[in-house]
Amino acid sequence: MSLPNEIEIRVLDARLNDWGLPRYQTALAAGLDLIACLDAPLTLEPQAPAVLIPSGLALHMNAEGLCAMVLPRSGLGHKKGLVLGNGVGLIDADYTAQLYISAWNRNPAGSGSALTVQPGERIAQLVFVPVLRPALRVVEQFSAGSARGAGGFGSTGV
Ligand SMILES: O=c1ccn([C@H]2C[C@H](O)[C@@H](COP(=O)(O)OP(=O)(O)OP(=O)(O)O)O2)c(=O)[nH]1
Repeated sequence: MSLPNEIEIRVLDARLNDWGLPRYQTALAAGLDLIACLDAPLTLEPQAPAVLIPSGLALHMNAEGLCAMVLPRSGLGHKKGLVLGNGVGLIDADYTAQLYISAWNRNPAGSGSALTVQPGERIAQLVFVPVLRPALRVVEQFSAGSARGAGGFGSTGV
């Protein structure tokens, strides 16, 4: 199956029509910004448990070999400390329910760096990514070929 160049989305929260549907911000931007569909400002205390924020959107990739990833926005993550509670969000091609953003304030506990997310704020980004889904074949020994064997976690130096 070839990868689609168009994907169906459903707007589950009509406020997105005013706040702005996800769009590529520049000609070559890879990510589509996701908006916090909140009813009121949400304050995240440093290191407090992550909060699931509705995106107001559902999408249906409906294609083998495709997924989407929810990533932090660089500026928010680096400068303010607003990142994702799940590191990266993986959206499966057959998932059609509302997409959620796990928002987490990574600032040190006790730093006083509480973050407030405003309704309609762009808090994360969505990137479509092609994926391979090879079958797994169980073997006793790996077949000959270039093999690294042991060595990892900084074995070549850090
Ligand atoms: O940041 C995220 C991550 C996931 N999802 C949705 C889409 C995804 O397809 C589904 C399941 O995600 P995943 O497979 O990563 O979660 P899981 O914890 O393994 O749950 P499941 O058993 O439902 O697969 O949840 C989101 O809305 N936002």
